[in-house]
Amino acid sequence: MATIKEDAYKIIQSSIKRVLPDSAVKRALAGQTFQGEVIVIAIGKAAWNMANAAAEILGERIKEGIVLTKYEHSQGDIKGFCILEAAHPLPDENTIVGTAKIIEAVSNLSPMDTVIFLVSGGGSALFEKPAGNLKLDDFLQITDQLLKCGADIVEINTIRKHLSAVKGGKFATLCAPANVYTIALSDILGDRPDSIASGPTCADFSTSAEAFAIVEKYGLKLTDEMKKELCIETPKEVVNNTMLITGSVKELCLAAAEEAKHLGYNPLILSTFVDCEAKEAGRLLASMGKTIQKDGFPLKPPCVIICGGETIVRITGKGKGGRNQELALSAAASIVGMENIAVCAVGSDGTDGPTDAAGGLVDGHTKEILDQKGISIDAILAENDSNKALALADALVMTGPTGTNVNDLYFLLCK
Ligand SMILES: Nc1ncnc2c1ncn2[C@@H]1O[C@H](COP(=O)(O)OP(=O)(O)OP(=O)(O)O)[C@@H](O)[C@H]1O
Ligand SMILES: O=C(O)[C@H](O)CO
Repeated sequence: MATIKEDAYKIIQSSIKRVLPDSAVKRALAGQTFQGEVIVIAIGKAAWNMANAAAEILGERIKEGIVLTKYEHSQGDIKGFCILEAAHPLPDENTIVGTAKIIEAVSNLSPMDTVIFLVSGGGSALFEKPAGNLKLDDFLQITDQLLKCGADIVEINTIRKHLSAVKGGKFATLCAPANVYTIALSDILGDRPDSIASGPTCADFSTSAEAFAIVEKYGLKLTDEMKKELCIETPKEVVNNTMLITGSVKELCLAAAEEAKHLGYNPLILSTFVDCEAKEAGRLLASMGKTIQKDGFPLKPPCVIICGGETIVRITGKGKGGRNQELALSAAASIVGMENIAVCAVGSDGTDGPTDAAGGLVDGHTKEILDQKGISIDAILAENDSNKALALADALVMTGPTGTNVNDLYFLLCK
């Protein structure tokens, strides 16, 4: 009989496979007729897979294609495409060079032409032209503050959109007079289009006033030039874009539920909007495990409680980790000594924070293993060093880059 951790791995693998963007992109493009020239631009962590699917459907119809993705996230040549990679989550010089190449490809098009824009999460870091007189260094400085302060992604992207010359609908303006057909894979809770990769082709609903409120809320330090750019409103209307959202964390949770059922677990999807602190989410899942084992609420074992979302982490320490690894580690502390229970948290993109792990998978023995090695979970969490602890307890989930990005999956398995 498979162990509970083996079952957890099957759920991870099967659900991520089911949210690869390939077939959705093919469905979106099949049977479409485009007049004029067709330019395909793909940005984000799922860019390579989305572009490859578009190339299979459109073939020679594509005049020029560009993929701009994270380092090690492309999988080889695609006929007719230039494949570019850059840094994530902080941009680098290749971000700026790649974005300039994309802007050049969509310049001087006619009203008959179409830019097919394939966008996925991670795009905010990967696709950037600083607005006005801002420089890459300004972006490094503000992005670093935003990623550490505990702001959620909608707040982070509100700032980014105001400081960028390609975000918040401004890329659609650069494509004009051509038409833009945006196919988006959503890693935003609730699928708000103007937040997915900071909505380069969408009318932007965030305002300068909101941006300044976020600056104040988190005590962000801005230069005078940044303040000047934040005062300028983003486009509130974009007339040359049509948008289709092809996948989100909901599909990831549904796929996890289906695989769990297939393995004999009764599934319950609790929420696809988890946005609290990672540590809190871990403790909540662990507490549900105790109720299930003690009282059989809300389900009797064998069962799985599934959530999707994007938790937040306030970085106070100097360690290495990610939000999913923090969630799993905090759950490990609460389920110590329990049998037939596991808690898992993984990023569907395969990389959690600046680490090469997708997340963590812990059981009732994880904390005991760490205790024996003299490692305190509380101290590790205070230092944001979850990667080291989970590695020592053999509790890291390693998938490698997956080719998709629809946010994070959390589940509690009780046998
Ligand atoms: N040591 C750490 N421990 C816990 N979390 C961390 C640590 N260092 C960075 N993070 C978190 O990792 C996040 C960035 O990592 P990751 O690339 O997984 O984010 P992402 O949301 O998938 O990115 P995107 O939305 O652009 O696709 C930041 O939100 C940051 O708070
Ligand atoms: O790139 C980004 O902004 C995030 O992944 C949300 O889409």
